[in-house]
Amino acid sequence: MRAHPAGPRSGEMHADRPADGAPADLSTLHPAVWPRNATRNADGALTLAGNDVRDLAAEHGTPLMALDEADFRSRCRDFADAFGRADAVHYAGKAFLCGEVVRWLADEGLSLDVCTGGELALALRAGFPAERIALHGSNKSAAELAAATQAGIGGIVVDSFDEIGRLAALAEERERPGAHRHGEPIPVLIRVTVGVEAHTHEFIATAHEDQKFGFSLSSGDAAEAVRRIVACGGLRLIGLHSHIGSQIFDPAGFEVAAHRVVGLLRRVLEDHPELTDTLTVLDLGGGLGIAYTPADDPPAVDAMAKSLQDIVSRECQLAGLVVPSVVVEPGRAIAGPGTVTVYEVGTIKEVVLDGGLVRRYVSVDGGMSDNIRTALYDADYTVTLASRSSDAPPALSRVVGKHCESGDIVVRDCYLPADLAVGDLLAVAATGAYCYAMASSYNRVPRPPVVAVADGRSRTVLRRETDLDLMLLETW
Ligand SMILES: Cc1ncc(COP(=O)(O)O)c(C=O)c1O
Ligand SMILES: N[C@@H](CCCC[NH3+])C(=O)O
Repeated sequence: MRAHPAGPRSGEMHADRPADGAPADLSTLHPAVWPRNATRNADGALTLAGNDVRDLAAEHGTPLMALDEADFRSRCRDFADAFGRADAVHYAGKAFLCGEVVRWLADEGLSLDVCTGGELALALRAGFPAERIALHGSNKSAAELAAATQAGIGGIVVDSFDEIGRLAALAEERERPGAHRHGEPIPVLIRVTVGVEAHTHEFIATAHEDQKFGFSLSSGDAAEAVRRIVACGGLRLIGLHSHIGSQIFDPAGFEVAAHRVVGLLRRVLEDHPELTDTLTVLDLGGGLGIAYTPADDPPAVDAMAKSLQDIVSRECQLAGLVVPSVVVEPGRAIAGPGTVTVYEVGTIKEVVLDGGLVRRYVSVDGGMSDNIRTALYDADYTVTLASRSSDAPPALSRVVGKHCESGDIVVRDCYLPADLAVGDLLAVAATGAYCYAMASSYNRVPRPPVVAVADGRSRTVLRRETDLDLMLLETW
């Protein structure tokens, strides 16, 4: 994910000799990278929604993930305003989900995209309205489909012919007299692979042909999926869906995707004019990128929304179609920027490399178990000394975790003050999306707590995992 490398790639220089590219002031909090309510106080300590990180660390321990509630909610509103309707915005729960966040989303009037039975179960348990939930997934089990259809969710985004078969069987069961939701058709969308090469990391691009998601447009599979769904009386085709990938900055990929999906919509409505009143949703997926470092410059939500809506209107006008309702599924752009991970420095080691060069390894009390993204995608993050100010010169450093793995890197190359010491707190920005959600207990390191911060108060919304939690599955 190093589309925008920040500074030199490796620390191959003396740790105490600042290199070109070191920021002039290490304490600056770039507003695009840090939560909307992050500042420094008179001591130079980082405060998050009015909470000094030293107090957060004292109360909740480290590592901890501080989630700025107002930041999260304000990004929900940005999307709702930009798209003109909150329920057209389906928050992608895979980015980060817990009961509290589900309630915030419900409050804000957003819809919710879940991609497994587990995410669905949490959303329903937390009281999210079923009709505002859509279920994704490339291999939904019969049990997941049954749970979703019984709950009466708003839509199932179909991903394979096997799944159409499973849904047809569920629809047939509904035909039986006395069946739950007797006679109600199951609302479905079709996930279309539009053949766009999104400019992002290979593992998170999802619309090129050679991958597992969706029905290929070019091979005719998407059109065949339409035929099979229409032929099954118990399924109602309500929309077409495309998701081209994640952490995308360039709207051009969405433009091509929208063009191709509208083309399919036109062909489907020509062949099946009876769908005109029901096939009304065009879901363009998620993928809007965020700033992990000051070098990242993602488009603003309102600009992206306008360009998506203009594209769809133009394409529909050209195709002579009524403009469908445009739905989007942002995950990272809502959850990502508002969370900061706070670690305590445990060891600092200077390693002499070939040629006498030195690399400074700063080891923290978490690592790849709470943030796998650096190891998995070569992701870049911004880190700062959070517990105090420092006038020391910048030293090129590498922040690493405590796991038994040399790839356990949190921030590969960064500048930290040369007087950084054991016991200092470091804060890593923009860890709200796909960090906790992809966390593990590797090496039996318990997952950190997630602490909601707002108006000078903090509240645990997910408690820290304990050694005992990690033993609960034992049968001894
Ligand atoms: C179908 C679908 N929708 C939405 C998202 C959310 O993407 P992002 O978090 O990049 O907005 C994803 C993840 O890439 C996805 O697979
Ligand atoms: N997990 C990825 C995003 C993939 C989203 C799911 N399709 C990330 O951390 O960037």
